[in-house]
Amino acid sequence: MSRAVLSLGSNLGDRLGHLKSVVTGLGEALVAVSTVYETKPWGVEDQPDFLNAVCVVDDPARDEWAWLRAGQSFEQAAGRVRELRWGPRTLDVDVVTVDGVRSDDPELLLPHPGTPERASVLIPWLEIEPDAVLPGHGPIRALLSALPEADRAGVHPRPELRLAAP
Ligand SMILES: Nc1ncnc2c1ncn2[C@@H]1O[C@H](COP(=O)(O)OP(=O)(O)OP(=O)(O)O)[C@@H](O)[C@H]1O
Ligand SMILES: Nc1nc2c(c(=O)[nH]1)N=C(CO)CN2
Repeated sequence: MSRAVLSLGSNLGDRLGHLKSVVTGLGEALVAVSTVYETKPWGVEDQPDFLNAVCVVDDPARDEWAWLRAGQSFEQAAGRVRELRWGPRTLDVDVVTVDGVRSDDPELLLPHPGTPERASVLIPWLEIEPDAVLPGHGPIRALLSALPEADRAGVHPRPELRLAAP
């Protein structure tokens, strides 16, 4: 079994449509998807707000590299052009965790190293897996509590933006 957590982000073009393309493309592998959140940009702050969501996926046939490739193919289909690090993009799919796998390969760092600092990942993930633990870092609930209030305040649920049928 290979159960992964994927984070999705978009701040260019049809933001909701780009996130939907992932949820649709995951098909049977999709176990859970969070609400869509509108989030203030971190990293490079002078760029449009993001839509972010987190998915839990499960597919016994896919290992961590297959999840990375799947994410990259969704990004390419959304016309993503690689430019500035942490800059605007039509679609970003990060592999947050895959089971308990740890990897220090720069092509696939697991768990994704940005996760503990990103309220835009932790808040949607906590919504669908309240007891989740980030391997090597502990419960995500505690990671979120440790973030500055200003970071959490930049993440707004947008339940009217639906990714999956209720
Ligand atoms: N866990 C991971 N998920 C997705 N990509 C990863 C992961 N670990 C390493 N990478 C590598 O990161 C590169 C893509 O980086 P990208 O341009 O998406 O970075 P970014 O989104 O600007 O920054 P960040 O990765 O901090 O969110 C790819 O070459 C990919 O192989
Ligand atoms: N709020 C938010 N900010 C970001 C995001 C993102 O998905 N959400 N992705 C980035 C690209 O790495 C840079 N900044």
